[in-house]
Amino acid sequence: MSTRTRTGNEGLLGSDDLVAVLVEAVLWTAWAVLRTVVSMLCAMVRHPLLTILGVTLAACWLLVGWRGGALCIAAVAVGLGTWRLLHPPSYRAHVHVAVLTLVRSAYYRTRWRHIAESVDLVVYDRDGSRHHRSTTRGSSNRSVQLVKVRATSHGTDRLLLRLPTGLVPADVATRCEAIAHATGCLSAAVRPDRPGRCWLELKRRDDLVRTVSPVPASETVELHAVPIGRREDGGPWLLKVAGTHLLVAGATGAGKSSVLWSLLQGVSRGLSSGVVQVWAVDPKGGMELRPGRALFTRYEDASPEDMCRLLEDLVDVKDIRSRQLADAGARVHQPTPESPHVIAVLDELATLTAFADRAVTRRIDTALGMLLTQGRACGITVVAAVQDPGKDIVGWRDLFPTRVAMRLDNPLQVSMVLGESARDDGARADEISELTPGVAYVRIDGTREIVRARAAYLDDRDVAHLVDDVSARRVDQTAGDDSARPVLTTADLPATMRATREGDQS
Ligand SMILES: Nc1ncnc2c1ncn2[C@@H]1O[C@H](COP(=O)(O)OP(=O)(O)OP(=O)(O)O)[C@@H](O)[C@H]1O
Repeated sequence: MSTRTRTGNEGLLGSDDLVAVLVEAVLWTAWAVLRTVVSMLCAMVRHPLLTILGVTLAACWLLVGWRGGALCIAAVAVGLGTWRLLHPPSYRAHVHVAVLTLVRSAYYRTRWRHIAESVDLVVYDRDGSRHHRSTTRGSSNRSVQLVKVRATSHGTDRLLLRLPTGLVPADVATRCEAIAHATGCLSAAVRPDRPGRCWLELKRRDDLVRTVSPVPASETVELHAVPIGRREDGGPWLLKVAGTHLLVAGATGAGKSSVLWSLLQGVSRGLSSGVVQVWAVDPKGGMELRPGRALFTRYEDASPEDMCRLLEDLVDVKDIRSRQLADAGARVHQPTPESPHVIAVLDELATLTAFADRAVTRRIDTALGMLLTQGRACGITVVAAVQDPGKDIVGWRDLFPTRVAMRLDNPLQVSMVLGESARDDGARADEISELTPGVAYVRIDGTREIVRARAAYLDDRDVAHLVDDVSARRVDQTAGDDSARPVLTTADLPATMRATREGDQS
């Protein structure tokens, strides 16, 4: 008679019945073989290139012997070397990443279970004991499991994790720092996937430590996606300009001006054709924007009164446009040289009202409020830089749909700029190094996803070149085509309106 009793979790292997033990052993072996075959087939489908290479090599070896194999290896090496020389991007995307994925996959798969347990990504029993594969086979789904590993060419490994009941992506996010240390990575962040799963992104290398060169101006200006730098994932940082207002927040020296100059570079063809105009205000006395004065249709950096007038003139443009849109039954402004898209650049928003007297401050508040609440549909975008996103601009902050968080002083400021959960979603703008000006966190348009990016840097020579280029193209175009000249200039339209407004006020 058996001296042992079986529990539900022990399975047949815990039994004293020899036949049952043998049956279960055979079943488990068959199951393991099946799983191995299926995962090999999946790997072959996922990496067709490596599969073809492997099969060709094996065939040569079998058919021609070791000389055939060696010849095949040499041919493959020469082929890959040539590919790498002739077209590095496609080589990186198809070969380098595939090999990296295989290597990293093996590394993470052997270490993941230990890491998950060490950083406590485990669901506990009510009595406090852990559930995971090593305690009982029946509860194997209670620790966070590694589903898939993807290496990338930009130094980030992506791990798809399956969460056991009781854990949510936020739990993994709280362990990110520990996971980064355990895997020897610079940092880790969690990205959403479908319910029950999440992506863990482990950064092994930071491509944004190097300064990003100015993005060459493209012939057509796409105001919904102006390239201004490079994203951490290697893609271009595209900024939406039409139909939004942009707030760029960053401590002094964070590189806010590189976002502004890169934006100007990105719309430069629009500036020369007259489809885009920039009205600029530099409350810091012209220190930042004056070198680009020739780019701007309107520019003020002297007195608060002048800057206020510029904003009020823009409100007048808005009023005219909204009447025109209403008459035409249209809801959104379409930029043309006759009615260009206007970008109002305000460097250091808080300083704008800091030195103005009460009456002017009130007028600035009113004008800015009108532009921010009604300007978007009329083809007006306000782009404002600010050092402190705190109380000085609290009334305006929420009126900027697009916000960029550069290096900030504390986590509270990160929440002020990108929203409550932004820091948990990976926006660690308060941890950006002073050695990497231009680095920023920004939300991907229309999603909750946050990306890290670096604005391109235009030095004084680049700025001078930009100004010369736009001026030269403007001259060429106005010489050849009168309709290309911007119609909405300082000289005519706003002056008459100012007179009307002053009459109204008196
Ligand atoms: N994108 C960038 N890449 C590399 N270096 C940059 C970048 N942006 C700025 N820098 C460097 O950092 C310095 C400070 O940048 P910048 O003047 O743009 O900061 P800021 O945020 O505008 O500061 P402030 O609010 O004090 O004007 C620049 O002089 C430049 O040398």
